[in-house]
Amino acid sequence: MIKTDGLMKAYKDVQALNGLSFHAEDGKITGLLGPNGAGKTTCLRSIYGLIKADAGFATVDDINAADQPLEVRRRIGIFPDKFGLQERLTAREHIAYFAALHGLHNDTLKAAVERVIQELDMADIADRRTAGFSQGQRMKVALAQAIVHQPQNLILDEPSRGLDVMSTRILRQLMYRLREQGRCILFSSHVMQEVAALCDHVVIMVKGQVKAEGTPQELCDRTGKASFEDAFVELIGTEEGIML
Ligand SMILES: Nc1ncnc2c1ncn2[C@@H]1O[C@H](COP(=O)(O)OP(=O)(O)OP(=O)(O)O)[C@@H](O)[C@H]1O
Repeated sequence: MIKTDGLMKAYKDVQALNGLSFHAEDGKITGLLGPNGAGKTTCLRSIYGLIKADAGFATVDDINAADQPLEVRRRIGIFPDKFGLQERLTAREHIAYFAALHGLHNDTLKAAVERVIQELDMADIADRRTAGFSQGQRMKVALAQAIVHQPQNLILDEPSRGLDVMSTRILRQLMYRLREQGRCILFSSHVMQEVAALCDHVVIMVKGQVKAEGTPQELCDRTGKASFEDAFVELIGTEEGIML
């Protein structure tokens, strides 16, 4: 469970977060949707403890992210927007490195790495150096690194940006599987179709605040619009900064 309560963050004279409060529950896929510059990345970084909010707080499984960043990181998997891989290391070595960062070692580490290799169906590439990996293979390594410690919460910042259809499908299947396991999945996007298709709960952000939230259907009903895209445009009041 991830919660933000009154998060505020300014970069000099830009107010990126302006009292942001929402919940992302276990067993649900929650989408943070907003136009460019709405504050989505700043919000996710505050939850992960990479950014210190000026006021307000974020909690992960009821643990304050600013007070106990290490404990919070153990409970979160981060799927990065860029898959920075060391080309000389194998996929297995990459995953093992992240497992070690999360405090796993010896047999527990080996078992965790093997489990995630099986889960993501990557046995055929596990012992290859990552130099020359395709985009889909690189994505699997990044996903494996994010979930090797079996975090209760998964955070993804614009996960499907730049991914091809096959990689996007693998990613979605994993998100559904984690939801079935009762985990909390929070991802940011400004791609409406993706959010409407994937999310149980949508938080629409504008200028660092929650403008509206609910299921895609609830947001359509509330605005009297048949399509989620029309509902979104109605709710944020402009089409600027939106990707269809
Ligand atoms: N390091 C920084 N220094 C100065 N301004 C920043 C910094 N990071 C973000 N901002 C500003 O804060 C605001 C929110 O940015 P943020 O990246 O959180 O939004 P976003 O919703 O993730 O945007 P996008 O969809 O374009 O990725 C923007 O106006 C941005 O220019």
